[in-house]
Amino acid sequence: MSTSAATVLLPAEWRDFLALTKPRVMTLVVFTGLCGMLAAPVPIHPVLGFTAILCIALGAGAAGALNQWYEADLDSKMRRTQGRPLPAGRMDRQSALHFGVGLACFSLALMYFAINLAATVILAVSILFYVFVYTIWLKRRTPQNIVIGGAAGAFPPLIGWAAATGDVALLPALLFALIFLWTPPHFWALALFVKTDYANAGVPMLPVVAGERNTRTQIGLYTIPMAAAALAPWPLQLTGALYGVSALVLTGIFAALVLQVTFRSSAPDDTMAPEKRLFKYSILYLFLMFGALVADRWLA
Ligand code: HEM
Ligand SMILES: CC(C)=CCC/C(C)=C/CC/C(C)=C/COP(=O)(O)OP(=O)(O)O
Repeated sequence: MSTSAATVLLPAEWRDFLALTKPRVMTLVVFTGLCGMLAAPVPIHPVLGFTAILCIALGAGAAGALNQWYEADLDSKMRRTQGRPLPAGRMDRQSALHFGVGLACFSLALMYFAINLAATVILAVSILFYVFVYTIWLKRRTPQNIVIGGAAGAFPPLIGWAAATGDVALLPALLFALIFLWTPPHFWALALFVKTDYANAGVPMLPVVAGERNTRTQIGLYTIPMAAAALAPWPLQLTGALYGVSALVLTGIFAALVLQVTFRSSAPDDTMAPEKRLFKYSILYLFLMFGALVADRWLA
């Protein structure tokens, strides 16, 4: 449900619980899980498929809630996050904790009893990774937080694939690598234009700690292996030409936007238009890449 639809349809308290799940970010997480499932060679019964996707959505939502439970103090220091239920004082931390733990347990139990052990284990790893490795351990300590912790968001295609097949394979492993290597350009493009927010909150994001120049270089460097992971499935004969050509075009556009960000220096009053463009396109890019993967599997 979109935020505006939720505003109209849900009572205020429910809306706050929904906000704890970070619904907008999680749409892409769930979409990549769905596409991982639909790209698998083994068809899954629609009811089981729907259940598996529901489990990914609930598990990801639980992880988002536990992230907000832990970092209400940080969220209260950043303009972008001040309006969330905990920093705005509309919900107490205990409720967020109970909601997050309850939802995580429910999603894992449902995945285990309705689907299989492999999908349950990977879902558990991604929730634990986001909460403990990213949020609690790394986020406040190192600018490499999103490189390592970002792996949490790369698991959903593996979960979807494992739900259908009970196993993992090279193609979903490459999809994992694609999201894993996409996360630094995705996030650091944004961090370049919300740098002061992170600095005020004392979060050691790369532009704050290592400077803008270094961040621009890192965005360029991560894009090289990301492109390799994006393009590899076609030559490896894991997908057909529909995916291969789409990946070439979409990744070409990504690389062009990255080049604009990498080889530029901004003045203090800069509008950061290329960085904003790259951030927005990074989201569209993953939607289209995973859409192309499914189209290749089902239409070609
Ligand atoms: C540690 C890794 C990541 C970090 C730190 C990060 C951070 C962010 C931030 C701060 C925003 C902007 C504001 C917001 O809506 O909260 C954002 C937006 C977004 N991110 Fe990421 N992200 C990460 C990984 C991912 C992953 C793995 C996905 C999905 C596969 C994703 C999907 C999105 C989407 C769809 C939006 C747009 C949300 C909207 O329209 O409001 N992100 N990300
Ligand atoms: C299946 C499963 C459990 C998936 C987990 C999905 C996942 C880890 C997504 C990462 C995306 C995300 C919201 C990062 C922002 O974290 P942040 O805390 O830095 O952002 P904030 O500043 O907006 O709170």
